[in-house]
Amino acid sequence: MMSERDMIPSEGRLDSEAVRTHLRAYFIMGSVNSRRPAAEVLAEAIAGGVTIFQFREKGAGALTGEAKISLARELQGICRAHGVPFIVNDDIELAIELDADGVHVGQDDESARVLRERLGSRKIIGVSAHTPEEVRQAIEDGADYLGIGPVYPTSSKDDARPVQGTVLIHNLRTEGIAIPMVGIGGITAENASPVLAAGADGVSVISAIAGADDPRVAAAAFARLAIR
Ligand SMILES: Cc1ncc(COP(=O)(O)OP(=O)(O)O)c(N)n1
Ligand SMILES: Cc1ncsc1CCOP(=O)(O)O
Ligand SMILES: [Mg+2]
Repeated sequence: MMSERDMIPSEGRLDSEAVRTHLRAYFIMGSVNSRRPAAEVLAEAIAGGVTIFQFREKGAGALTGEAKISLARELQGICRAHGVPFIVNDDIELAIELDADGVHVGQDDESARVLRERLGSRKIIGVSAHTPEEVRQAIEDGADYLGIGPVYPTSSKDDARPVQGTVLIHNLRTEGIAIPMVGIGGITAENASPVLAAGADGVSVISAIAGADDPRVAAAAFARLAIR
C-alpha cells in the first residue's frame, strides 16, 4: 500500500493521483457506530483492506473532551502502524493537535479555504458537496477530494441531505471535472458498483463495515470492488 510519504511531493500540493488511490475503500467511524470497541473494529477493517480512515465522533452518546482525544490518538496509532491516512471529521483543532493526515468538512463547517490556510499544503482536505456550485467552490478553495451524497438512504446521519443517487458524480465526470471523489450514504458492497461506474474513485462507508458482524470480511468486499 502507498504510504503517506508517497503522497507528499517535495514541495506544493499533495499528489492528487495518490489521494485518488487512497480513496478506494474509505472507512468512517466513531465510538457510536459499533457495538464493539472502535479500535478492534478499525484494526479488522484495515486487515480487510480499507485504504483511508476518517475519525467521525458524532451523534447521540459521542465522546467529548479528553475521552474523544484519547480515542482519536488510539485510532490514529492503528492507522499509522499500517500506513493508512487518518482523517479527522469537522474538528480542525483536534486534527492540528494530533498532526492528523487531513480533515473532512461539510457545507456547515469551516471552509476548505480556511482549512488550507491553517493546515498548509501537505494535509488532505476533503469537502462534502451536493451541487455543482458547491463542487466549484470546494475546488476553488483548495479541496483535495470531494464526498458526494447521500447516494442512497442512510441511517448514520440524522441531518443528511436528500438522497441524490449517482447523478451528480456522473454529471461532474461528464463535464470533465477530475478532482478525486467518493460517494457516500447507504453504500454497501452490493450497491457500490453504480457509484464507481458513475466515476467515483471509491466509496465511503460507516455502517456497512462498522455494523458488520465481521468488519474484516466486510472491508475486504469493498477492497475487492475498488481494484476492479
Ligand atoms: C467522505 C465524506 N463525505 C461526506 C461526509 C459528510 O460530511 P458533512 O456533510 O460535514 O457531515 P458530517 O459527517 O460532519 O455529519 C463525510 N463525513 N465524509
Ligand atoms: C456522514 C454521511 N454523510 C452523508 S451520508 C453519511 C452517512 C454515511 O453512513 P452509512 O455508510 O452508514 O450510510
Ligand atoms: Mg461535517
